Amino acid sequence: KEKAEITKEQQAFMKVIVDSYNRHQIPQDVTKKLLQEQYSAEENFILLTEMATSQVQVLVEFTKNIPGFLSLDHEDQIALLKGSAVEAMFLRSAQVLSTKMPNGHTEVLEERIRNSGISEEFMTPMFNFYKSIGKLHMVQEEQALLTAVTILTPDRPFVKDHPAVERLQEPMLEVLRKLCALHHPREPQYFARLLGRLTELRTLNHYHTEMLTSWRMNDQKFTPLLCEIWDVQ
Ligand SMILES: O=C(Nc1ccccc1F)[C@H](C1CCCCC1)n1c(-c2ccc(Cl)cc2)nc2cc(F)c(F)cc21
Repeated sequence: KEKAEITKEQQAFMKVIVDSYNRHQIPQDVTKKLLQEQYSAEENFILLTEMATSQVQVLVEFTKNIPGFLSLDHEDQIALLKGSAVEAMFLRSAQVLSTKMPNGHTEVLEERIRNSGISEEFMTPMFNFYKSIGKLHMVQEEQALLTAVTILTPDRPFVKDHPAVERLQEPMLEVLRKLCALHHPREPQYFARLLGRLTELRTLNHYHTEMLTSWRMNDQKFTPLLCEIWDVQ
């Protein structure tokens, strides 16, 4: 019994992460803009670089509030952020698309994204991921913790002190496991399915540089921060 209960300190721990997650989220203005009209490939690319740049900035703020993160080796902190920023963006995009919207809005949004300038070949893997996230009907706490678990992935490139990152990720996974049992009592495999999405997320990582360089326009411009994070230019 006690195994399933979320303890007082786990509640406090979770509250820090969920509050920080909610505070550091891009307002849904990207959906408002996309629902307004179909932009050109150039305009969409600029919107993407703006969204992605500000999302990295909020991701850094969110990560700084993860208990213990700032006591990690500084180079490992950078390696974790660099290694997870693209995944965090796709995870955030998936969560945005799976947000309950008025009738027909999600379909319009999907259409706008399909015609945004992304090469056809990336649509399927990207929307498959978005659909699989949508089907999970994650509650906010699960979204926040899943993002934190993604950031604290020990086996990112250039991370030196794996065990230190594992020590931070483990309590997150434990709270996430209990949350899943609490919010999805009739789906004992829910937690496992949730973690399985992180594997799918990594495959999107492979595509992301090509997705950007093959955007239906020539000479794409990136912000310095995105050049850092996106391995482009
Ligand atoms: O803004 C974006 N994502 C995003 C980034 C940071 C925080 C929040 C975000 F939603 C882009 C837009 C940009 C403008 C053109 C259309 C796609 N975006 C993607 C996306 C992201 C990256 C690549 Cl390489 C290809 C598509 N998938 C989306 C799904 C959605 F439901 C959504 F609302 C926007 C989405």
